[in-house]
Amino acid sequence: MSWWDTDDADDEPELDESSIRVRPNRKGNRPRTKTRPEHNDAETARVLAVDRGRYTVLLDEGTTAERRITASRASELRKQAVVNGDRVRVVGDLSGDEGSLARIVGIVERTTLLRRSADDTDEVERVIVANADQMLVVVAAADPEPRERLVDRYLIAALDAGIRPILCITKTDLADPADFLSNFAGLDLQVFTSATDRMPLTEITAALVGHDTVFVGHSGVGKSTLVNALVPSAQRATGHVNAVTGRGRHTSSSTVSYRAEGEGGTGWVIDTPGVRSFGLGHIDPANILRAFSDLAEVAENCPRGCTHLPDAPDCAIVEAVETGELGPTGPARLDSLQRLLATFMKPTQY
Ligand SMILES: Nc1nc2c(ncn2[C@@H]2O[C@H](COP(=O)(O)OP(=O)(O)OP(=O)(O)O)[C@@H](O)[C@H]2O)c(=O)[nH]1
Ligand SMILES: [Zn+2]
Repeated sequence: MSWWDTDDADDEPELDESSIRVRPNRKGNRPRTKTRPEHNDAETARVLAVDRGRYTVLLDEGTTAERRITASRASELRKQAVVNGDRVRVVGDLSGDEGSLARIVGIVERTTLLRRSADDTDEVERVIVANADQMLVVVAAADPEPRERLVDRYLIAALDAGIRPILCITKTDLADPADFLSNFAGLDLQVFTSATDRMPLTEITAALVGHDTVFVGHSGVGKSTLVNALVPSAQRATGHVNAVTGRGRHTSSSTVSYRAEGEGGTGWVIDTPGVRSFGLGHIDPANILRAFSDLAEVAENCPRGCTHLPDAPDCAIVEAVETGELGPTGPARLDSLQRLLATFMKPTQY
């Protein structure tokens, strides 16, 4: 359990992914495909949903032969987790006919892997979603109150995984998000604002087209409402609040992929109920700096082991901001970087 997340602990067992545990991969995010030669005839499919050992996968995506089939996982994959967004190699009955069952024999090399550890010091991590290239962080302007450190943690997890973060502030009919948003002014972050009767669906859909976007957010922020508006067929359950505790409850407990249709094409929405906490045990702070390419360049002149935090001696970034070398947005950029680094390095202070 995470140190800051005690009130959410009761929801943890509902996570479909909770049974999936993999060892940290020292070589980075890219496990290799392990398709055996005898599976030359295997076809590649996209994993849309995972439910107790049964995988819904999409074959021949985007063609007239496109179909959803059910598959199990071959024992040769051993403990390797197959997660939503994975591209897998499937063999066997690929007809998709009623009662048919195909077999997953390999996982195609992943481009990104969104992981979390159970808490900040835990070496064991959970794989959440594979191959997402964007993360839409959904946060409410009020009810529940937005917490910038929570958003920081989402951003860190995204940047570490090489996933582009996007922010959507919901419930702007209840509060003005300007103050909250000022925390992120120095980030190169696309921001949408949404209210019940003013949801920017065309704009968000345009950002989704051509991408695999994982949606994350704390319970009750209106994420399901947003997913349903973007993908009417999704029918995510909404608005369930536990009468006893008064807290939001997860009504749908597993990660599911939906196709959003826009003018210029389609995009995948990967909705993740329950992914509200990212323990950051596996994060490499160098990846956070790398996401600020302008600052990363300057940091090459930092002393070895520089933390780039306000108390770091002779930090080249701090100096460059002071001399104005990084331009008018320099201070905000540095502030954002330092916030993320501090959230990562000194989590117990928040
Ligand atoms: N005022 C206001 N309420 C909203 C807005 N969007 C959603 N809500 C309400 O907020 C509540 C929670 O919305 P959900 O979509 O269920 O939230 P969620 O983030 O999916 O929460 P879980 O299903 O618990 O994960 C519901 O009662 C919605 O009607 C909004 O823009 N403004
Ligand atoms: Zn530095």
